[in-house]
Amino acid sequence: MNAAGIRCATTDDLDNLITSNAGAYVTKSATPDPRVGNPSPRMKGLPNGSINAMGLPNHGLDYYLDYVLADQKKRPDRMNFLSVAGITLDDNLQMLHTIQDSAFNGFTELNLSCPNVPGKPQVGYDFGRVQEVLTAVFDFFTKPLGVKLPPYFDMAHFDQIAAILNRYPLAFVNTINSVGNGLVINAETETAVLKPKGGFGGIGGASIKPIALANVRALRLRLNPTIAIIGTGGVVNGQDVFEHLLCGADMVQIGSKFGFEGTPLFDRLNQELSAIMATKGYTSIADFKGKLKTLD
Ligand SMILES: O=C(O)c1[nH]c(=O)[nH]c(=O)c1I
Repeated sequence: MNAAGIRCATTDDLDNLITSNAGAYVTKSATPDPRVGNPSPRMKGLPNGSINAMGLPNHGLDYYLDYVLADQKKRPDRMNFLSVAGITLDDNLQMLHTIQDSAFNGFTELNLSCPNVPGKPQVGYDFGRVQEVLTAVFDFFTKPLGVKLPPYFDMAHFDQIAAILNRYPLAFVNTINSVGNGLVINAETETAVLKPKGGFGGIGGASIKPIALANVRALRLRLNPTIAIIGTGGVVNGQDVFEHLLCGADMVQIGSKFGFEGTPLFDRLNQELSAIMATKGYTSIADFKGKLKTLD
């Protein structure tokens, strides 16, 4: 499926996704009201990925909630995901109350890892805050909900975030979001390529795959088996999908590469993954999911 933010901000984008061979889709992270986001240039393609400082531009929760409600009527058998990224805890709670009180029966993805709202630190890097948010959310929210996490880079942090997440009835954890606040420079003009935030932005694409795989694996080894894992980050071909599944992902999302290739990507990845499975003699994902071997 797509990763939140990529070709999923408008009804046309979403229509494209539901008529594609993607297994599911997620909507652009929403705030209660529409947001313009940061000034352009705010996203750039790179030789092996992308950098973005979009700043959470979106049409507001109602726009996306209306879409998924209409979709679930048309296609009751299909999965869909609604992403929310409130700037404040109150915004998140307000949106989740709206979702809770609505007829929506899909998955809600609570984005705790937007790196590009100036002045707003990523919740996912403040463990106390994560606990505060999830305690408040699960005080009333009973529909299937997961969290979108930033990448962690320290074994103690894997332990700490997993210990927190295991206390809540999460349907899934989506790991990872872009690697926050990278910097891409144009050496010829001696200028940062993005306008917002002095050029700092989230990095996506092939270069972040080792970080994404590590986070999928580390959380799979630590999270309750009742919590599914969506693996996101660095997927450009079927082998990358295979690697995410091997590390324990139950579902895989594609961001940067989907941005460049569009929906034919899903057909290509399915074909490439099927070919790898056939070569290895696997007839189902269960044959290898989470079965990464180590040398010890
Ligand atoms: O700048 C964005 O809109 C953005 N960009 C990202 O790379 N991840 C996010 O979660 C978000 I909300």
